Amino acid sequence: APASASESLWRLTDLAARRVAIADQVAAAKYGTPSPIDDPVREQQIYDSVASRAPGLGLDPADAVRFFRAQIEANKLVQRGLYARWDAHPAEAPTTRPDLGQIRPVIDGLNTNLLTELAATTAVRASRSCPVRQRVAADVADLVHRFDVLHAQALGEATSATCSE
Ligand SMILES: C=C(O[C@@H]1C=C(C(=O)O)C=C[C@H]1O)C(=O)O
Repeated sequence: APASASESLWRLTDLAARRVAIADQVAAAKYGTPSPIDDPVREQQIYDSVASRAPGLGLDPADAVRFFRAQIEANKLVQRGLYARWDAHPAEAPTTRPDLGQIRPVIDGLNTNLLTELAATTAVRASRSCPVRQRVAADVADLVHRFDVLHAQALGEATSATCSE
């Protein structure tokens, strides 16, 4: 049977939540190193990849890029929030430093799955019920992922560009 609107919107939201959660590892990889939170070159690579794959999935490239802009802003919101937390409370700072080179391929995989689900949700994202469905899905994701306020805010940002009307 085809996935229901709620199922597909849930899958999209859960993927966005996993992308928000992985920002913890990105922040831990960069904190205390010269690598900046913002990497415009890496961001542009993602936007170019998304824009080139969108038409093959029936998506408007500009719409797909707008969605990913929200994912990336959400990721950086988490990184900045964690930096502030770790600066204020050094005891909470990570004690091991993950390798960004191992995290980015995971993000690439999430990006691919997000693009697939973005295409699968085109109808529900254009529906009048989208904002309510999206809010419910984000609230459930906050619970499932045990998000604190910072990560819940980031998921709110990540899902702010989901509904197309
Ligand atoms: C996640 C990273 O940090 C930032 C956020 C990005 C993203 O969400 O994909 C990409 C580049 C950086 O601006 C990273 O450097 O990989």
